[in-house]
Amino acid sequence: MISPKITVENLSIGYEDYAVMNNLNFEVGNGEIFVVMGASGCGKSTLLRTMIGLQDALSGSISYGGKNFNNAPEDEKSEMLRSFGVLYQGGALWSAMTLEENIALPLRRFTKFSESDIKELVNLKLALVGLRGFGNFYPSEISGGMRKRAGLARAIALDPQILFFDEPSAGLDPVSSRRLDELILQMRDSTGATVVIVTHELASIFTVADRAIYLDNKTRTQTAIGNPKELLKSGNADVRTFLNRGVDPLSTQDKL
Ligand SMILES: Nc1ncnc2c1ncn2[C@@H]1O[C@H](COP(=O)(O)OP(=O)(O)OP(=O)(O)O)[C@@H](O)[C@H]1O
Repeated sequence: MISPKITVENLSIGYEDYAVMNNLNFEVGNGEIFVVMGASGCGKSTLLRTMIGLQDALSGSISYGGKNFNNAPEDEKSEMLRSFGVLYQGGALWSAMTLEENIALPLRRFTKFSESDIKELVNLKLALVGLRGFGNFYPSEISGGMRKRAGLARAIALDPQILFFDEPSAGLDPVSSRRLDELILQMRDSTGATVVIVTHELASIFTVADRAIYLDNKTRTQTAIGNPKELLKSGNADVRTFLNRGVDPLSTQDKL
């Protein structure tokens, strides 16, 4: 049994009167890597934004460590937000700041650490993502894969308990993408953080996910949840087809 760090109950997400997904129910255990997957436009990013408080749920609840998040008073919500690290799609680094300044930003804003402690922590985080010695570079001076890793260094600056990734492989070549996957696994193993990743990159899903949830855009709800390798064998036809690049591995026709 997983001990639930995140509990989502009867959640509907969307925009004003338009529900993108309904009746979402799942738990993410402590230290688990949980992937949100599904076709383009099914609502993966909307779910992520709702889980980190960037948009309101239409109904239902999201709890972290047993504490309700989406209906919590603002001060409690901010407290919970401090235990999250988020890596947005583009890395979202400030272009006019060096990597060092970017990573120091949350430390300066949320801690009272001295400048020398901040410098030491920044160097540690840069080393963790394989960017030792790049602190004085600007985002425009490094590759896309390096920018993602720098974004990750900033996301882990405050030692978050939960890490959220929005399409981490987007725009990366296969080698950089694989390297980032390895880094995500390494990060989870060394920090014990719980990780939620939104992606439709199959290679990443099979490499990193302990479990994955499939958001189905026809029925507008989740239709499968489990380990991706098991879902490929015994999930419903839609999730098997999704996980096998559009061909159901179990259909008789495709076996001929
Ligand atoms: N600001 C918005 N206002 C209204 N509808 C929106 C808004 N943003 C997204 N949508 C709609 O919500 C649905 C879900 O979008 P979302 O970006 O969450 O999907 P996704 O699964 O993350 O897609 P992708 O894999 O292409 O990034 C889509 O139909 C989209 O058109």
